[in-house]
Amino acid sequence: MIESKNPYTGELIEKFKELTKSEIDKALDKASNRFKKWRKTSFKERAELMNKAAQELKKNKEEYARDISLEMGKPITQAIAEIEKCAWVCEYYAENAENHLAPKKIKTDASKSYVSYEPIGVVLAVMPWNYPFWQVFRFAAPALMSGNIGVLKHASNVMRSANNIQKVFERAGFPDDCFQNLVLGSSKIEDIIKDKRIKAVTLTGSKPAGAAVASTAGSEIKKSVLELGGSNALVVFKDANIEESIETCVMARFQNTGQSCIAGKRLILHENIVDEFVEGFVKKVRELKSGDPLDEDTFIGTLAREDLAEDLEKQIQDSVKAGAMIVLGGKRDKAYLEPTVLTGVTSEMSMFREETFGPAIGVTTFKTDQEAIELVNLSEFGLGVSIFTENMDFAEKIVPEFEDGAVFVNELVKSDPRLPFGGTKISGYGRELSADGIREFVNKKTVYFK
Ligand SMILES: O=CCCCC(=O)O
Repeated sequence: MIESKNPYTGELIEKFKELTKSEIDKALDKASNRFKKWRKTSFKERAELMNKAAQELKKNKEEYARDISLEMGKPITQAIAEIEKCAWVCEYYAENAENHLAPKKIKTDASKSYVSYEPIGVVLAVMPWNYPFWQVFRFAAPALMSGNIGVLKHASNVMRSANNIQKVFERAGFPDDCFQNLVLGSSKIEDIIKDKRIKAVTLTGSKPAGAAVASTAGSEIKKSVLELGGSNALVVFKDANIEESIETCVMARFQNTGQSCIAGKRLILHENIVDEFVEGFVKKVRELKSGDPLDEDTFIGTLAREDLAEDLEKQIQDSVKAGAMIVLGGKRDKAYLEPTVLTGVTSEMSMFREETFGPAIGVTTFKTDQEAIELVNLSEFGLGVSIFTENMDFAEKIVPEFEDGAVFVNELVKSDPRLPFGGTKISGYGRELSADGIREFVNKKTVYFK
């Protein structure tokens, strides 16, 4: 049985029976049969249904958000915002998929030559618990709009949300089996990827999970897209607007109780502004209200599981042993960890080197612009970086110096359906969202007429 437990109360929410081998077989059969019909539907038909999915999300956002909060401790207002963002991505692809996948004419010596973008079949999505709806919709909206079929293996601790996602598509009127949640533990993933009915796989999650999925997919010559962890830097140069950058950096680190791949995890400050910045930053973090995820004024919930809070506590303690100082927080109570700020963090410490998945941040200082760039690029992750400066010419000049998949100037790194999203280095490969995202799982067919 797969269990969903409330990390705030410790209570069991629901138990789910894992699919048997023959039930999985039936689900994959249904998915691949559905593909034969779904690929022939028009963009208009798909868009109508996708817009209905958006309406369903908006209409019942409180219902879906409540289950997210119960299952993984996300504060309810942030869970509602997550559902609204899912509606946005559905509307975005309903409106833009046809254009993104329109055949592209290319002038050659042929009488006519072009690239057509065609669906490939059933795509498996292996998804994490931190944004239980958003991570899935980010995949599902473009997948279904391109004519593909989706099957989901969600994280075990958010199985009710996983079932709810299937319900959204059913309530919107999508044909049966266009999108199915497979109630499964991780041990079954390998066989499913190898199954002939699965044509490709996308994973959002950790490096070990990504490596396992990608190597299985690779061994079967199936495409994969990986969106893995991050250790985004927040770099504040000495000419930055301090007040505004503090606001943004607090949100970058502490929203979703810090459990985001794109959260700002390393605060890298110019030595001239460090005292003023840290004082203002700590003051703002102290004001963040911790509490019951279902209370509307809660901003910091619990972590999704107690072991995750333990892991983060250990990273903090290891860094303290290595010479860092806790200037705020640091204490843990079961799955709750106080919002924590450490200073004196150096590039050898866990708080800098490793991904930290929760409400804690370390401050590192720099003297020169070159040193700041080097500190950012020292990370083996490469999802994104935020830089804070009032000098836009300088910002433009240093953008190419960063190795990450995204550079945001005076803004936190965030996903937007209109912009590609993805990383470099051990943060993964491939892109989600935008035209790039919908073109990941299509056959880019070259057509040539002599
Ligand atoms: O762990 C990744 C979270 C991504 C959140 C987003 O897309 O905004």
